[in-house]
Amino acid sequence: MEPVQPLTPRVLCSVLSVKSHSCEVTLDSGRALLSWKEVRPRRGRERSRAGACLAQAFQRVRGLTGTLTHRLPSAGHIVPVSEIVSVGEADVDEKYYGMQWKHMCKPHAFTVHYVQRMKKHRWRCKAVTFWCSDEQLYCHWLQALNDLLEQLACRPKRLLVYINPYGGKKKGRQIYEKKVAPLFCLASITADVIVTEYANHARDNIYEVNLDKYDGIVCVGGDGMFSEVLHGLIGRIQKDSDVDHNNPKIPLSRCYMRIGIIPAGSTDCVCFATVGINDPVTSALHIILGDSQPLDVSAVHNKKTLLKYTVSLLGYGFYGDVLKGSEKNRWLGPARYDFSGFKTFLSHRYYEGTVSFQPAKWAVGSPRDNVCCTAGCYICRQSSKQLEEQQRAETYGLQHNEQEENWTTVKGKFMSINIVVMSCACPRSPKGLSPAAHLADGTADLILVRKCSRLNFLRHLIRHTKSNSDQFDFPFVDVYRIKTFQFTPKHSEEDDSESTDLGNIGKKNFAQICTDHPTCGCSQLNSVWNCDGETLEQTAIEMRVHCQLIRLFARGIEDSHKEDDEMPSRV
Ligand SMILES: Nc1ncnc2c1ncn2[C@@H]1O[C@H](COP(=O)(O)OP(=O)(O)OP(=O)(O)O)[C@@H](O)[C@H]1O
Ligand SMILES: CCCCCCCCCCCCC/C=C/[C@@H](O)[C@H](CO)NC(C)=O
Ligand SMILES: [Ca+2]
Repeated sequence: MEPVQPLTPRVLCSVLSVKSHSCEVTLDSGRALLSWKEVRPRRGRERSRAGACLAQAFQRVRGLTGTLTHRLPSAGHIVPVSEIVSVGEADVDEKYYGMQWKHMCKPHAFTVHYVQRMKKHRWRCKAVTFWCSDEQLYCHWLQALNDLLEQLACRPKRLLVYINPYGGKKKGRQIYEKKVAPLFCLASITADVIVTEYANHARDNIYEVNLDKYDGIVCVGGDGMFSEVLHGLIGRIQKDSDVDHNNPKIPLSRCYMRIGIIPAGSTDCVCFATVGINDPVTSALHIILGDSQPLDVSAVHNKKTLLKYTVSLLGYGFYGDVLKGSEKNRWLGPARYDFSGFKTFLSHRYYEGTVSFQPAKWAVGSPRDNVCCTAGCYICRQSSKQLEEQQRAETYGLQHNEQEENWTTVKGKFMSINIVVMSCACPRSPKGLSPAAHLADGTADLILVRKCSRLNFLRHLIRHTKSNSDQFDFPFVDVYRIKTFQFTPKHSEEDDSESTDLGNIGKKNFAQICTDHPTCGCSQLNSVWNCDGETLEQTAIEMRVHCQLIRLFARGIEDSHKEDDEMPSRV
């Protein structure tokens, strides 16, 4: 083996072996890049015979996550240090190294585990083992790599993990133990794990635990489980900082502790829309690398009482009814939404009410500009900056306080009213309910689908479950980028309870036959709100977006240029 060549004090370069190949391996500390490239690649028979023999022996040497699978193209590899999961001493099995290394004493080897991008935003943990005969050189490499990893302050070391054993296909516990825990262990992350015993266990627990002990909270489950953790964390932070969250106008305290989502639910919309895929290993790797994605949160109030926070869908009409119907069929697992979706579609109900909202005037983008939110999103950065400036100007009296101004009101009959803080992309709707909505711009998109024929509604629905057509391009659909929203149903809750008191109508909100629409059998005056997969008791609500209130272990959707089966990081 050649000795270390100190090109500059910040670049380490040696010829090390990878499988049977001699490689020039470079660690550029300044640019934080590790690269390796085969030197003098052999050709033809010579390569294949010798290579096959050595490769076989090397493949028996096990890394921490299994047999070594890394291919060695002559083009070489480059891995940012920030995407290295861990570096450790490789297990050198004397029985197998003898053949390749017979001309020298016991070899030394270290394995680098790193992130490799696959297609459709999926990440995998790959391993490559570097061999050398010189112990000092080996120690030097190990030390240099680990020193660089130590400097990555954003990486979590201690996590609090909540597992919902009943979410989705009820595989949360298995997913965590088999796919996630081994990766956390590889990355030297310690985790305190709580398997929830009842709904809201995680939420309540977050109010009690000493959060200072942790660098983040992880939830294993679906959107409902995430919502629990979200409520626990936001609630706890407001309590600790003495903020009255029941006041709909008060600015909330931001939560800097990140939340990680290991998808194990039915829709997994929050995970999908912030990572690009609902894959537990990919999410675990984003947590390990210490990614951080700010996220807008909307607070939903009724008469000065906080009802819920929402980060994905606040939906009335179609999605409210889908949720309500699906709850009766929880036993169907994720298929409950399709079943209920189909039934809800057949019932073809619409609901009357008044929608009021304030447009987000500072926002840089618009819901129909086709500019999707991506990792490091420019629109999110610009919009949040402009919002901050506007708020500062209002605070110092330089600008008129807009809180009570510029309301737009729409009164009518709606098939569906959807307010989304993010795109709401999920496997069932790959681009989401509003494909150009942004994760952290301080706005929500309001989608109003007015009363229309069954066929037209079907066309709209089909478009939003397909990835390449504009679901807003209908005369009965309007979409707005907003900051606040209010809804008053035509038949208010008070009216309903009066009717109920009269004793002649029956259940609240299911009062009389719809006079406008007698043939549809529509017997429901009000729908319910679907708030991130939970139904709300009240129909009269107000909502306000809080810009970047929380942070996730995610980075937004990366631009994917290649759709290969595997996308190795080649030089
Ligand atoms: N141990 C438990 N027993 C019963 N319910 C629980 C338990 N732990 C959590 N929950 C509740 O289960 C509900 C649903 O869970 P989760 O979101 O994980 O799955 P899902 O509803 O199938 O998926 P999605 O929300 O993505 O559609 C959540 O609202 C959560 O509060
Ligand atoms: C004609 C049949 C139409 C079937 C429609 C099926 C459902 C499509 C799912 C798209 C929903 C995206 C928004 C996500 C909302 C989540 O917050 C919530 C909780 O997980 N999920 C649902 C389905 O309400
Ligand atoms: Ca937003």
